[in-house]
Amino acid sequence: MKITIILASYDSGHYHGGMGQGPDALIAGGLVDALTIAGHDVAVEDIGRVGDDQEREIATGFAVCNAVSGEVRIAIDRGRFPIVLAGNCLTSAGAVAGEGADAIIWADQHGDLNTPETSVYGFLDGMALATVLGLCWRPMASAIPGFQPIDPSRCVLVNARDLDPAEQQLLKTLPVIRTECPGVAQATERLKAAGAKSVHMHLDLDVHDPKELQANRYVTSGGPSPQQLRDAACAMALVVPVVGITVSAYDPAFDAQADVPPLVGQLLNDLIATIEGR
Ligand SMILES: NC(=[NH2+])NCCC[C@H](N)C(=O)O
Repeated sequence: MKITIILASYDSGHYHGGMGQGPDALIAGGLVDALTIAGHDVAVEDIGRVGDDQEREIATGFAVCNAVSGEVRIAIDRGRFPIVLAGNCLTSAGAVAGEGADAIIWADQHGDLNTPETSVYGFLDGMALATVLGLCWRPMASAIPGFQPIDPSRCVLVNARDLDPAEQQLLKTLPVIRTECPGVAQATERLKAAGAKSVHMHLDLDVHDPKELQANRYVTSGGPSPQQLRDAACAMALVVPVVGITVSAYDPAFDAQADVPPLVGQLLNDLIATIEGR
């Protein structure tokens, strides 16, 4: 398959810091080789530095989304499959916009369903899925080229287990489909029944069981092993059409042995083989 890997090496006001180091570390860890050896034609694009500094963190977060949307659109127009490597989860709002996706699979230990009204720390990434679903930051999100909010009934939340009280409340009122990795078959059927035609797959690496893979500073017990996530992601991609992928939230400072890049390579190779084989 022709693939474009899009690097968005940004984390909450900093380029190439914290989880903003993840994309570089995945590339340095051999991700392009892993995909190339599997027979794929891989191009890499870097959105570089858009927006500027920490004081304008919210504006920069959305500027990153605008740039990612543009790169994703270009990749798709060239007949290439977009894979976004991102520090922040909000970046998926840009990917969704560029793809024109009408559904989302969100695998994450968090819900990312806070809004500026409910967020305890004002952490933008904790509002990422809420933004994608059109529940907050609407003027900013609407300015991302191609952005259309995704209907919550076409959202599958996988293995979210660290939920703030306001997120738990919100989830009681939304038709979001919740599942754990072993239950994805049923959840995917529901997504299909909800009319999902083009699905973005958001994989926050902290969804994993931290005993098996620690992606960043967030550690909440439970969650899938890398193989369980791989199997679940492929099982979903077999049933609904996946049009793009984000891999986010890898902070190599928590991965002393550099165990994560080869696992991401395996995950993406299996997923792409599934998407190609559909
Ligand atoms: N994408 C993430 N890292 N999300 C973490 C969110 C943590 C917490 N629920 C918050 O909203 O602040």
